[in-house]
Amino acid sequence: MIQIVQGNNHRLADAEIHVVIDVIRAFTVAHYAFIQGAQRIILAGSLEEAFRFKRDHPDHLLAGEIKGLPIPGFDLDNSPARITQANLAGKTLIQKTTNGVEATLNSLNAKQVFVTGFSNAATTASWIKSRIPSASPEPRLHLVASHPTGDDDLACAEYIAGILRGDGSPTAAQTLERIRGSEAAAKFFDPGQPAFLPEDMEFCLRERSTGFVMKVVTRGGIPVIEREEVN
Ligand SMILES: O=C(O)[C@H](CS(=O)(=O)O)OP(=O)(O)O
Ligand SMILES: [Mg+2]
Repeated sequence: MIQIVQGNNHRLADAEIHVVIDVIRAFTVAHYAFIQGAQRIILAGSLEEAFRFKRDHPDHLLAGEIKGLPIPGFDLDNSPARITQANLAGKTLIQKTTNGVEATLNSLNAKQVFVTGFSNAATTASWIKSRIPSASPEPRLHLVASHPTGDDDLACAEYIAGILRGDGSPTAAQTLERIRGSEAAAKFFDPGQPAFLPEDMEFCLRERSTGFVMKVVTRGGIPVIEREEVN
């Protein structure tokens, strides 16, 4: 059974698989951080926790946003375009964002937890589908669209559901149109809001086949995103 849930502050029934979706922009950023060589991404539930991790590990990089804007004292913001300019080889990031990170921290009660934006959605969906044995009873699977009201993550959740079901509906093109038209996307197309880079949308709207999924595991009580190779 596939169920789509919208929001970042939920309580989900236990499940086999949770996929938490944040297209604009947290898990597009995470995807590009791994492409840039990051080793892992710690998920922080509060600013205090993020700064405490950094104090204990000064070589880690703080990344995230509040209301979409950079956080004073952080090393990186929530821009995928800027992440592609950073050399993150072997680095650990500490991520704190409004929707994606928050939704993931409220979705840890599944046997397997994945995160994705649109850029890695097809890879993630195909990987999950390939690992569900056809003979086994259908697993309970929650797709969490982390933006509480906007259509970007919901469109991507429906796209993933279509791949999992095998009917391919909605298509990638239909999904991209909805993401472009979503509430979260509008500020990136508004010249009156120069803090939001239009290039970010190019990264959020582009599918990249990079041969890995992003899996959330708990290490020493700390939720961490790690890359898992699929090829
Ligand atoms: O910075 C972002 O893209 C968002 C905040 S907003 O919805 O764009 O204001 O945070 P995220 O957790 O990446 O959805
Ligand atoms: Mg978002």
